[in-house]
Amino acid sequence: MPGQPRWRQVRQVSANLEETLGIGVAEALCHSPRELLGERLCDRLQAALGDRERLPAALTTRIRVKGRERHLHVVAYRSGSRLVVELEPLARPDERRLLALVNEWLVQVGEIDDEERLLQALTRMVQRLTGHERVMVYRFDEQWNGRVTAEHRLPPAESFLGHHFPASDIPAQVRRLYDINRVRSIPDAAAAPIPLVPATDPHDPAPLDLSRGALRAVSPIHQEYLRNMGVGASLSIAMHDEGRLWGLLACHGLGPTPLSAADRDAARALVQIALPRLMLIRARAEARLLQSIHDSRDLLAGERGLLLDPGEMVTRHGQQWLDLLRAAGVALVQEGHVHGVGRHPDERRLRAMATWLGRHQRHDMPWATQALGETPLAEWQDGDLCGLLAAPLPTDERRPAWLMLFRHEQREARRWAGKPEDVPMERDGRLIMTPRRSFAQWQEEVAGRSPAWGAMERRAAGDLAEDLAVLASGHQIHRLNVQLSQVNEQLQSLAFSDSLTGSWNRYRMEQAIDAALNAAERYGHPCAVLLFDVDHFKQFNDTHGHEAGDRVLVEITRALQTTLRESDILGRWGGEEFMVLASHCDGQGALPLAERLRRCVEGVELGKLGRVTISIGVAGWHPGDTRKRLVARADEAMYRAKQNGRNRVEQAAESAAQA
Ligand SMILES: Nc1nc2c(ncn2[C@@H]2O[C@H](COP(=O)(O)OP(=O)(O)OP(=O)(O)O)[C@@H](O)[C@H]2O)c(=O)[nH]1
Repeated sequence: MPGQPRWRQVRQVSANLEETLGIGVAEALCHSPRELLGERLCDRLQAALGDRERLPAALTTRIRVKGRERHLHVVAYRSGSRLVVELEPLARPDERRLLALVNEWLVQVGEIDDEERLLQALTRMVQRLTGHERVMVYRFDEQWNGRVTAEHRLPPAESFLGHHFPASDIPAQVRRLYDINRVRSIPDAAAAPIPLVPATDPHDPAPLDLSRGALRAVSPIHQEYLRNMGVGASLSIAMHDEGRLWGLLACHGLGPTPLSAADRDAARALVQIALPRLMLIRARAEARLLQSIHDSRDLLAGERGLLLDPGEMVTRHGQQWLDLLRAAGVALVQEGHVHGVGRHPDERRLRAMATWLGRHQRHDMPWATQALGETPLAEWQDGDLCGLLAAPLPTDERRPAWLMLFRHEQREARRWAGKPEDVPMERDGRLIMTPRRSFAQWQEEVAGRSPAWGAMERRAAGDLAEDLAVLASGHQIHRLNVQLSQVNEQLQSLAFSDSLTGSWNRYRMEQAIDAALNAAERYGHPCAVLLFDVDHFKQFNDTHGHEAGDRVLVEITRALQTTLRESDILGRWGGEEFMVLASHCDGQGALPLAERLRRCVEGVELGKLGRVTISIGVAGWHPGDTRKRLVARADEAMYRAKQNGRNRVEQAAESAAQA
């Protein structure tokens, strides 16, 4: 055909062509495709294929074979420079039945909210459709070992539910095939292969790649594998999650199980309908976990203002994190301090683990293991706590802190579908593949492993650690502030207090008098100063010694402090001279206070030293007073008290106000 060189010549046909087309092999090879298949079918196929390089085109047609009308399922796909056309006899499909089944499934799927139930229902539905004795969902783990997670079967097929299959059962090249062609149907595993005639394309010696098609023989290895498993027919449909193969829907027939192309397509449709629902169920479960983690993080953020230390945060919220992340214990190791909740190793081990993690692991992402015993941290494993998820707190690079979550061991009796004994064998110096012979159930005890940490759980732990780091830095700033203000307070008290008696010093008293005078001028609040001096103190010192004199000053200060109101301030004015600044009272009003002070000192018992007395001068504020004037009046009054016999109170004369 002009412009369509690939449709010009029939190069190879399958040896059983006559059964389908009623034309012998030799005759077929003499015809062009258009002569062999008819103009109409070729036009339709060509239109269906269009420019598609990879995808097969499929359609159904009717042809007359030896006078009888026959339905055919026709698939065409490109394979290198050639075009492959598959012709499959099609028993009149019971379209109503298939449609009803697919519809029923569509309704059912929408009502299922649980992964296990969905997969279980899928196996039941496919079994109803195809009639295979055993329909399973087979799921890959990270090492490509498979496990049967759902199954529906008819006796006498034995159950494979929960069985593990070694990765070598579905090797990489087979898994790649599932990316090219999602469905693999083997209606009769024991059927002899039907050869192509001629065996090689005379114009192109490269082997013909039939990967995209449905009609192809089973490799002898796979044939033997199926036979060893007691399987007479199989149908496998790939299940992908965002382009990655995560499992298979696998159907086993105990004997040959013919399956029409329509049933095959319907089975694929059932799987395709289930997949988005499955992903939705999973996404919802992950979203629920994330939401709970976010709620917990919000809670933490809300408590930032409390300036709690991260250790306290762990104590307050740890139990909640354990529930969310299905862990037995949590511990925060920070600057050598350990705070934990639940079951976790002791402090020594935790510190050792944190040191190892700090030295050998990245500080920007969580590190996790199911089996501590298989890691360099083995020596610090505590009992059956073999699962560790450790998230670094992005704080100090040199001394990273770690949030560690622990899980208990989960012992598992792993049932293998036979012993995974078939490692690749060498024959004549070449690696060859051999099918497994043993499918007798074989049990392996899996110990020293905890349930795996999911990607979402790792992320959640990382988020929590980040929040704790923010809290830690906030808390550290707060702690530094507290320390600074303590130092400031100490400095202030050093600057403002008298080192012997602890009362305010003269500098502080002068400030206080100035403030009181300001308040008096501005608001009319009166104030008064009481200046007093220990009587005959020189003599006391001379008699008992200077140290005893010091003790007396301390004792009378202590005694006076207890008799003063909070608003009255006692300070040392100098030497053995003291002052009380009384707020909110005038000179007259301060007299009873002065008398109380005098009696107080007089009453202080000094043991062998006897007693001492004081003479007090009282001066009240007058409008326009300066500190100097006020104190001078008090001093003058005190002088009079001395003059008038000591151990007494004198009030300043009015005239002194003008001094
Ligand atoms: N132990 C001790 N004595 C002090 C201190 N400050 C001042 N003095 C003594 O207090 C005495 C004050 O003596 P004077 O000013 O002569 O007065 P006085 O002996 O108290 O007699 P009158 O004030 O007139 O009753 C001196 O001997 C000072 O050395 C102090 O901090 N400790």
